Amino acid sequence: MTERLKELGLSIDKQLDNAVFSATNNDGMLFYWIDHPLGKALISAYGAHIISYHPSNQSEQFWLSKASALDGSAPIRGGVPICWPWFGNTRQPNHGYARTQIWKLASINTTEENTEITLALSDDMLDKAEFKFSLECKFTVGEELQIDLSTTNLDNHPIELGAALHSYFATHRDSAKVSGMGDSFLDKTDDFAKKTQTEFALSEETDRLYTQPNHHITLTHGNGHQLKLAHQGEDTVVIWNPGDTKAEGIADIHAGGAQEYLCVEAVRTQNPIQLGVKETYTLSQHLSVPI
Ligand SMILES: O=P(O)(O)OC[C@H]1O[C@@H](O)[C@H](O)[C@@H](O)[C@@H]1O
Repeated sequence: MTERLKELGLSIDKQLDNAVFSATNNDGMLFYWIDHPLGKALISAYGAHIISYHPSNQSEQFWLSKASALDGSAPIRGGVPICWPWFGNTRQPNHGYARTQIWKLASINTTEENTEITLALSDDMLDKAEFKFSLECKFTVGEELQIDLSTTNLDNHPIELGAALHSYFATHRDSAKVSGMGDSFLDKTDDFAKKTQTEFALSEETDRLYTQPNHHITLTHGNGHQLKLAHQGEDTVVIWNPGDTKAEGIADIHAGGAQEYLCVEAVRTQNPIQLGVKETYTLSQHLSVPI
């Protein structure tokens, strides 16, 4: 692990509990390193953004661009960006503002099975929020990984929002296969034309909103190993990779980087979340890596 911290220019500041350490880089950005016997993870306070996870003795599950900003000047390219309170570019900034805020540590709890670490964002941490809210992201790190993003409406009127866990999974893109998304999708590369396809391999630009997703999805790598995903609270699964030509124009994807990942995103966007006063909504993604 310490290799990974070194690569990213991080040094450990403090031990926070049995398995959790805080670390900073030269730009003063804060990270949480989870060193549980069953699983390892690295989470940035900027965006509550997990950038690394692997079960012990298994390989890294997330892709992180070598050209990604890690200084708070732009969203991190890789890991799991949190898109909130909207998904996509229906408003600006693209994918909302939660991924460019510094979240605060809310709680940590380590047991023999896992470490739960929760980061929080609230309206009083922003310059100007449209409504009063509490937003928490709980990461449960062990042999498996669970990410739970929970929004509570603290305002005195109903609110409406969207959200996504925009995960970048490390894989050899051109030999990866994804199954279980349902067969109906809107093709963003073709003006959101409605199309049907059950399973596919990837080589060129792919930007698809699967509108009737199964809650269980399998990413099969070229070597036959699998990553199992389970979603809750989503109404769409987005499969995204810019393809090589478009990636050349994306400054924070390193050369050849687009071939090393595939985004499989748990998204709530078709039917915005309607939250009554004091109500809570949770969007979740769960990863397991069968041996
Ligand atoms: O560059 P960003 O803002 O992180 O967005 C990346 C991609 O995110 C995906 O979810 C969208 O479907 C793509 O259209 C978009 O390009």
